[in-house]
Formats: sequence, structure tokens, C-alpha cells
Amino acid sequence: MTGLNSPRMEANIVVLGTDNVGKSALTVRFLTRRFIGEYGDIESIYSHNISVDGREQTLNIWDSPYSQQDLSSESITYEKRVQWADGFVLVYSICDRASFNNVGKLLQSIKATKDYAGLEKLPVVIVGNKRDLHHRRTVLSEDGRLLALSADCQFYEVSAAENYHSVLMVFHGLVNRIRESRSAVKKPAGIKGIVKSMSAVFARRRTDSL
Ligand SMILES: Nc1nc2c(ncn2[C@@H]2O[C@H](COP(=O)(O)OP(=O)(O)OP(=O)(O)O)[C@@H](O)[C@H]2O)c(=O)[nH]1
Repeated sequence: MTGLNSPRMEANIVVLGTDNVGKSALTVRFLTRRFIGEYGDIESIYSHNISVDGREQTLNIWDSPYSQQDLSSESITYEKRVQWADGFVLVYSICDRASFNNVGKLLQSIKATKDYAGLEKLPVVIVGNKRDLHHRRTVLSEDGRLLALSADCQFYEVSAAENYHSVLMVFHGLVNRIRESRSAVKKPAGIKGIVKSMSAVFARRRTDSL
């Protein structure tokens, strides 16, 4: 049950994608509800409190400009970001095929860097941005949906320029995935606990009957 007394959860989110796809626009839209057009190349970590399904959540969002070194094994900063993150927003522009191809590479590299063994659902959301520029589209919605399906991620097409609500859905969706992944990580311990206590009961019965 969700409730007022549930503790505030904290999650770290990294926004990744090639240059000019709208990572900052998306982040700023989520944080301020505004689209300001130009964002500069500033690396920032923002802290933001939201309520998702009645539960309070603090999100720390790391938005950094794309670097050519990202994805290379020598990029310590990239690896640091990936290790820090509980969840990922992978952004491409629907007008930029190369940015979409990069999302596939990012998925591979995140899976290789983080240990997601046993996780059913990756805490990853794939976002096709600049939906308002559909006349210049080079990536079909279907392409994005298929990529997300193959990696079992969530998928959204949005326009950071024109719509706040869809951007909000991206971050709410990711928070839910992070919660699911955290409870999935706890589950094996729970099952182990049950097995342990059952064996303890049977062991006691065996000694009682001797
Ligand atoms: N038409 C349109 N333009 C957008 C949208 N989102 C961002 N832009 C524009 O795309 C350009 C790049 O946006 P940024 O948010 O700076 O992109 P970025 O991915 O953070 O870029 P880097 O910092 O270079 O990695 C800017 O001129 C934005 O105004 C969108 O949804 N629609």
C-alpha cells in the first residue's frame, strides 16, 4: 500500500545520448516545466523531489554534454556516471539516425558495465525526442519501439519543445522501473529467508522426534 508514512526514496538518474538530441531540454522541461531553447554545454546534477503514485521520491539527475570519448573503454567519467546511476534515460532525436544507433550501443555498454544479472526489467527508458519535427523524421516510431522491446525497456516519443506531460511520463515510468528493479533484487534474499526458516522448522522437528 502506498501512503503518507512511506519513507522518501532516492534514485540517481543519468541522461545519455549524442549531442544535440535534447538531453538538457528534456531535463530542464521535467524540472521547470519550461522549454528555453538553448542550454549550453554545462554538466549538472540536479536534485528534484516528486511524488509518484503517492510516494515521495528524490531524483538526482545527471545531465552531461555528449563527449566523443563516451562508450570508449578509457572514459572514466562515463563509467563513473554509469556506476552512479540507478536508472537511465537514453535519448535520441527522431531526425537523427546516428543518434538512434548510438542508443543501441549505450544499451550494450550499460549492460556490460553494470551487473544486471537476475534483473527482469532494466531500469532504462528509451526516448525519441523532437517529435514535433515529424516532417524531418528519419527514425520510425516502430524502430524505437522494437529496440525497447528487444532490451525490455520502456519507450516514449516526446517533444521537449512542445509537451510537458509526455516528459513527465518518461521520468515517472523510470521511477517505477527503478522501484521494480529494487524489489527484484531483494526477492532472492526473501526466498532464501523462507527456505532457511522452513529448514530450521524441519530440523527442529527431526531433533524433537529423536
Ligand atoms: N524542435 C525541437 N527542438 C528541440 C527539442 N528538444 C531540444 N531541441 C533543440 O535541440 C538543440 C539541442 O538541445 P540540447 O538540450 O542542448 O541537446 P543536448 O542533447 O543536451 O546537447 P549536448 O549538450 O550538445 O550534448 C537545441 O537547439 C534545442 O532547442 C524538441 O523537442 N524539438
